[in-house]
Amino acid sequence: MEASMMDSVMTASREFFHLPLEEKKKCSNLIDGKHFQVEGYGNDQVRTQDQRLDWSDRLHLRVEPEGGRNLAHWPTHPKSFRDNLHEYALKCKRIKSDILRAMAKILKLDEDCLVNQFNSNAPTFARFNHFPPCPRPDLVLGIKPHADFPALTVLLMDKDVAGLQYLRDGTWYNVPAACDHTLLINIGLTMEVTISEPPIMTNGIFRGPMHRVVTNADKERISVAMFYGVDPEQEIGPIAHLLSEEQSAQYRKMKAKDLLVLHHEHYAGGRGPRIADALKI
Ligand SMILES: O=C(O)CCC(=O)C(=O)O
Ligand SMILES: [Fe+2]
Repeated sequence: MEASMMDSVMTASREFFHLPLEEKKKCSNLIDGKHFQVEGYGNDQVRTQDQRLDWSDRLHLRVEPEGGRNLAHWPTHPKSFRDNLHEYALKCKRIKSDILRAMAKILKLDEDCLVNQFNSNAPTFARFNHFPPCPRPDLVLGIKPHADFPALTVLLMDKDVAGLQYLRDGTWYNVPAACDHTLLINIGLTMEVTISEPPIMTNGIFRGPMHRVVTNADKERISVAMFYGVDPEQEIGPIAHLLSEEQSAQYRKMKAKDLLVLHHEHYAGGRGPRIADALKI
């Protein structure tokens, strides 16, 4: 993808988050100021009194299927925002398909086997994250530890400010700022459950990794995640031709939408174990 495209998306995002609150609230994720909905501008859904909230503002938009876009939530300021997001989504979709084909190759599956898991109802969400400077970075996280739920994430990160960290063997590792216009690809839990089979799991390939975002006392940070999910009505579980007598299913089957409910319960509650672990047979 051209660096200029990534810069435009970042600039439009920054301009949006710098708008007065009243303007941003026109895209609010709260109906009548109180009922939370998935799309729109705002913060975490507050589910419990003792829930730990993230130090971030976000704008969450359904981008695909195109017919399912809810333009009421799409900013009209800056003026370039909508066109930019449309163009960016087209480019990311191509990248997503290329990655899925490469993954299928590694798994020795048909080239289009993973691409075909995404039917015309498969949702793509764009999440714009804004992490303002935080006076107590020692106390608050920008996003608490989680593994992305959808199958695949294409992440555009701030060029100047780092903050993303990945957990490996009990240690959090920093991801440097994306000064060279790289996109980061994340495997999500849906993909892990969809494609897992014992050799993959034991080798630790294609797991949805745990990550978090730390806050920064001096600088704001912005990131834009494109989340690729499968049709909520689709039953997900290990792909049949990855299984054999020696390689039995490691996860129980479940509709994507039911898995999402479980995931939200885990994530909002700040519970440690990854939801994929809870699904193990
Ligand atoms: O801000 C980042 O770099 C990561 C954001 C993230 O993990 C997410 O939106 O799920
Ligand atoms: Fe994430």
